[in-house]
Amino acid sequence: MKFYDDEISSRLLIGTALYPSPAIMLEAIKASKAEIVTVSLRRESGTEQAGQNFWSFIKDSGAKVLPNTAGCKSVKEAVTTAHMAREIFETPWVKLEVIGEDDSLQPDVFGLVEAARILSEDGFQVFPYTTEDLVVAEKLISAGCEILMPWGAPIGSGRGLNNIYGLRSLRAHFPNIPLIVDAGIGLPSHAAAAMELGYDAVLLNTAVAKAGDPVLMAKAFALAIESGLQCYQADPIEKRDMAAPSTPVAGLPFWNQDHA
Ligand SMILES: CC(=O)[C@@H](O)[C@H](O)COP(=O)(O)O
Repeated sequence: MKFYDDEISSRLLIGTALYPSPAIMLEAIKASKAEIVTVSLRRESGTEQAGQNFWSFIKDSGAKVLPNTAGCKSVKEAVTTAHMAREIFETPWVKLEVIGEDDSLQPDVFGLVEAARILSEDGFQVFPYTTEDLVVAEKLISAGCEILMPWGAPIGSGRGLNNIYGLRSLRAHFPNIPLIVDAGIGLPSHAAAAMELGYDAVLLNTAVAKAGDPVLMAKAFALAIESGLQCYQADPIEKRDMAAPSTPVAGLPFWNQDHA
């Protein structure tokens, strides 16, 4: 699978915030088998982890860094943060978040499209955190995005896939665009469900970082994602309203007698 110019094999992208300690974070990243970690510049700048040390620590994890603009609420703030990220991490990748509302942390899709256009024209490879709205998706693609990251549910809510119908429609409309469910995942089964819908990958943070045992939870997610992917590749059966006997009755000894 390709994310812009890069060949990617792991279907799990993992966040680097909220862990009990940097050591547990590194162990959890390893256990998740994620190749890509996302780092929030704004969030980390306001914590004790800020500064060169934290950035080098992340670089040392060996994972590819997807800087993000988490917490940005305007186009200007998101664009400036993306530029800082490009300088620090020397990558054209940016996970673009433009938050429009405080209770749901819902993306401001108008600001998102505008920021995506500005950054794409400036050579960034944008991973937009969006809703499942098809029209917004079209506009993001026209703005230069080659990947979409619809939310599963509000960030940190752990609710899973709030709108399976919308996510399925998005998959059907954009069969050739890499789609990553981002945010709101609470359980490994939620991540498996996203992969079973044919999504290319899942990005999550809180469900692992805030678990009682983040390392064990990271392993559970790695297994669930693999299971969901294999399920999709195996072409699962369609749901039916009526029963369809799975045990054949013709040829059984009592069948003829009872039905003769
Ligand atoms: C880390 C990051 O990028 C978050 O903004 C992201 O959307 C993950 O959300 P959860 O913490 O709900 O998994």
